[in-house]
Amino acid sequence: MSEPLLSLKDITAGYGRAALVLRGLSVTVEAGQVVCLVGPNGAGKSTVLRVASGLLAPRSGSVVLAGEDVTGRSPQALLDRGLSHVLQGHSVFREMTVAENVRLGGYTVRDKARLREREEAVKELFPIVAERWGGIAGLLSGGQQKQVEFARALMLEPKVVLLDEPSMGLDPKTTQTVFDQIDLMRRAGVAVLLVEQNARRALEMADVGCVLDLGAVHISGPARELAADPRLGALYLGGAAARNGPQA
Ligand SMILES: Nc1ncnc2c1ncn2[C@@H]1O[C@H](COP(=O)(O)OP(=O)(O)OP(=O)(O)O)[C@@H](O)[C@H]1O
Repeated sequence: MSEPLLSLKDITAGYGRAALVLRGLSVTVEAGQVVCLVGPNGAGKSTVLRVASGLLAPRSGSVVLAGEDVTGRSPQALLDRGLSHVLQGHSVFREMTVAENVRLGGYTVRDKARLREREEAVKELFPIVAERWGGIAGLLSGGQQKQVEFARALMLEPKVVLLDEPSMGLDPKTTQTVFDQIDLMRRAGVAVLLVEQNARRALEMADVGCVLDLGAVHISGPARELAADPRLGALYLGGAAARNGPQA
């Protein structure tokens, strides 16, 4: 087993005075691995990504990125160290061109030749980005915009990419395209931590699956095995009550 590129250990986290959302959550992601977090609405999946990218500081526990303890560091500091977060929903600037959107992801690159090199690399990875390079981003379909977001996220050649519900609002065919792109990131050696509502489909593509419930990883294992695990259905259908069996 290789060293994890991202490791969250015993995380507790929450918002303001409200009850804790994460209670002792641990998850690791290695290079070239897709780890998929699934679980009911409100289980805390997006919160895990927010803690991992520095948007939300944990109350306790640690975040380790490529061997460095980065707990409590800012999102910018984590981005500089190779972690990129693609948020839920659409975050392209609709009035700007595809090229302008993608270049925003490389705004810290000072070396012009390096910037061109990265642009070419992401264009190769996402043909639709190359095809619509000079066009207005807002005229692209939802799935195409998602690929612009991916391209932007890969401009700094991150080691770790966090993807929050990338298939949201996409039809099955476009979802497959987006999942294929995630597979390409994996083949390029990126560590991907993915949150998906589309659980069974995502687990078929991922390497490791983690089911979140009550603020911690409730079940984890090889993703394909998890996809077939009846406990997954039970959790989605009835949460904690279903796990405890039918009530007398
Ligand atoms: N900014 C916030 N302020 C206060 N509470 C929040 C905030 N964001 C999320 N929460 C709460 O934290 C809990 C977990 O939310 P989170 O978005 O992490 O869940 P999720 O598993 O990603 O859900 P979904 O599948 O619906 O996207 C929820 O109870 C939610 O109401």
